[in-house]
This record gives sequence, structure tokens and C-alpha cells, in this order.
Amino acid sequence: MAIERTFSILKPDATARNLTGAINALIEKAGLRIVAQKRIRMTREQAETFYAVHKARPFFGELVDFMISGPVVVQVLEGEGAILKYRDIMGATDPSKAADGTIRKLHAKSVGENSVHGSDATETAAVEIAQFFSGNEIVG
Ligand SMILES: Nc1ncnc2c1ncn2[C@@H]1O[C@H](COP(=O)(O)OP(=O)(O)OP(=O)(O)O)[C@@H](O)[C@H]1O
Repeated sequence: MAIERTFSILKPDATARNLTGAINALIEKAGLRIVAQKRIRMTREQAETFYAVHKARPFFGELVDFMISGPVVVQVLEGEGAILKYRDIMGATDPSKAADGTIRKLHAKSVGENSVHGSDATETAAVEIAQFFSGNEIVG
């Protein structure tokens, strides 16, 4: 399988509970390399742009409010089949449905406050990475 890059966010519920290191350990244990990482506070505009695809969903306002409620850690992860591999170790969106050992099963609080985001496809990964990182911030 090809070496890919995916975009990851450690969400405010994860930073609030000091879980950055615990989640990064799971990411690295799965063979993914953290090739870029920064802790930021998303602006409302950034969060609205990032989740624009969900604009019509009833939880959109709640989702944006949550994403700007505290610091997040944005990351670029690299590895073989990184996009699917990360989705796999994240687990299902709803932590009560997530498989044992996944990040969301271990750490997520609810379907909304679910600790992590990971890109779902090659094209979205490229767009999401470009929203938060310039090329020289990614060191493979
Ligand atoms: N019913 C809901 N109530 C509140 N928030 C929700 C709900 N469904 C989804 N969300 C939030 O919106 C995000 C995006 O939803 P989506 O269905 O794309 O899930 P996902 O692909 O697993 O998550 P992500 O895009 O963050 O990786 C979820 O991660 C979650 O934070």
C-alpha cells in the first residue's frame, strides 16, 4: 500500500483532559508518524470552513461551538494507508459503538465530544492539511 498523509485533530475534550500524549502513543503504536503538529485555538471561521460539509446538519452549531471551546492539536500523520489506518484506530464516531482498543472507545465522552478527527479520503486529506499547514511545516 502507498505511503499517504492524513489530517488529524485532537479535539478540545482531549486537550482538556491532558490526553495528547496518550492519543499520540496510540497513533505511533499503530505505525503512523506524526510529521507535523501544532496546538492552536481554532477561530469560529476556521471551524465553520472545516466542517462546511455539515452545515445543514442539526448539530452544526453545537459542533462549531465545541471545536472552538478550547485548544486543539492539529496534526499530519504519515504512513502506509494512513487514511484508513487512522480511521480504524479512531473507532466509530459514537464511542458506544466503537471497537475495543480504539481511541474513541478508550477516551471519547460522547458522539459530539469524540476526542479525534481523521480525514475520510485522499482529496479531503489534502484540503484539510492545506487549511492548517504550509508545506515547510511538514517534515517527513
Ligand atoms: N449526532 C451528533 N451530535 C453531535 N455531534 C455530532 C453528531 N454526529 C456527528 N457529530 C460531530 O460531527 C463530527 C463529524 O461527523 P461525521 O459524521 O463526519 O463523523 P466522523 O467522520 O466520524 O468524524 P470526523 O469528521 O470528526 O472525523 C463528529 O466527529 C462529531 O464530533
